[in-house]
Amino acid sequence: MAEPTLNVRGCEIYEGWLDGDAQAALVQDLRDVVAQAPLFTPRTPRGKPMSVRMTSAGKYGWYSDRRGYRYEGAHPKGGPWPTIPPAVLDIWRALVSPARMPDCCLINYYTSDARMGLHQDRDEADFAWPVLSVSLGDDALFRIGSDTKGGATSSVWLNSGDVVVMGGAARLCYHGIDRIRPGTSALFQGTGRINLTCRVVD
Ligand SMILES: O=C(O)CCC(=O)C(=O)O
Ligand SMILES: [Fe+2]
Repeated sequence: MAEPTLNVRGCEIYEGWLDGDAQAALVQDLRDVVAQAPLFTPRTPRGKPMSVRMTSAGKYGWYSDRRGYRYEGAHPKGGPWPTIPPAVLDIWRALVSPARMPDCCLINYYTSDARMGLHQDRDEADFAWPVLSVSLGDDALFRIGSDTKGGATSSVWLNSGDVVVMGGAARLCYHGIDRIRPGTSALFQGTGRINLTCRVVD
């Protein structure tokens, strides 16, 4: 098994896990996913639009609106979610487990001023499975706390090609993206960041 290059509050970070060619190939796979399942702007349960746009691949997609956070079997416009790109499953096999594939690959798209507040990923049935996160495009300031709200946090810049595994005691850690640094990656034309998170849902 590969060893993480960094460990921040139990989150294992594999810096530069994907080389430039692998990143570019993955972006093309994701363009195909987004063509079938367009990005949308979710609303928080309080009705506020999130600053990220998102879509999903897999059996389930993550969704949020006035009714709360949850997984849905269909895209909000109807129809099943596209399949998870094989290259994403390869990362999961290498860094999490070949025994069980994720049910959801959530795709978050950050423009220059998008962010994501501190939260726990806790809409899944079994927290024994880690969440695997892949960063593509502009650098992002990732903040990691403990599993208790309001505790101390640490921050680390995630770069294109980095992969994070949040498992074990870090599975329920509070985490978020404070900001991205626009124009720090040449992976896409213009600015932006894509984050993929793979989850076992049920
Ligand atoms: O963009 C990131 O790196 C984190 C995304 C995240 O925490 C989530 O989608 O739950
Ligand atoms: Fe999260």
